[in-house]
Amino acid sequence: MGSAAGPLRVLVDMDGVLADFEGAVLRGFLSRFPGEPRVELAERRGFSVWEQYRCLRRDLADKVASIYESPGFFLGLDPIPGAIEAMQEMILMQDTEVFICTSPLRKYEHCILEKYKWVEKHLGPEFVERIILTRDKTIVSADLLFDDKDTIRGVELNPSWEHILFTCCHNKHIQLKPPRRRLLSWADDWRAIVESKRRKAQKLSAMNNAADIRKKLEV
Ligand SMILES: Nc1ccn([C@H]2C[C@H](O)[C@@H](COP(=O)(O)O)O2)c(=O)n1
Ligand SMILES: [Mg+2]
Repeated sequence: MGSAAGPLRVLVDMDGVLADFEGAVLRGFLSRFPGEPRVELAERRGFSVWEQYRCLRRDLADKVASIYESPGFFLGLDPIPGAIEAMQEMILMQDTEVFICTSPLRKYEHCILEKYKWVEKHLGPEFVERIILTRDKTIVSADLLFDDKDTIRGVELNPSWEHILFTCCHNKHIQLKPPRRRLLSWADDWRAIVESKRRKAQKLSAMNNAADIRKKLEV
């Protein structure tokens, strides 16, 4: 939307927002390494599951990575409750553009293809057209980004989107400084966030138009 009035553009992250990455990592770890210490979801802290397992015991980092780097891992993720319904509703909203914005693993062999297949399986081909794969979300232009990563950094220091932190086991303890906002789950009021952003963008656009007119009249 930006300064010119137009559709509201919403980016929705995949892992931790649409697809249950964390639940599948823990289940996979338990079944492949039953005797090893593990991090329960209630004990997860920080975005990187690799880092937390490494702190638990150095060699566990590679073991946990072997779970999410395995073929079939990303395709087998369960949808986060309410995510599919929310996306189907959001894409039908007037003056709203919805995209899935997700970062592939550095070891991308299975991850990329399986992310596409997951979207086709759970959301259908219409959403496959709307996948944005990037390691840097800051350069993608939009009004809103729903994402479970607490800090999103990249080459653009002032991304155009407002980051709405989607609550996940690894971020629920983080106290956000105002004006940052959270979405607790898809049962929370995501529609109110979308509509409040739309009103703000419309107001900004009207103010910019008025300033343009004033400038023209001054000349
Ligand atoms: N807690 C997490 C969640 C995701 N990842 C990995 C898995 C994906 O390749 C990538 C997804 O990032 P996103 O687009 O959801 O920001 O990061 C992880 O390591 N730990
Ligand atoms: Mg995520």
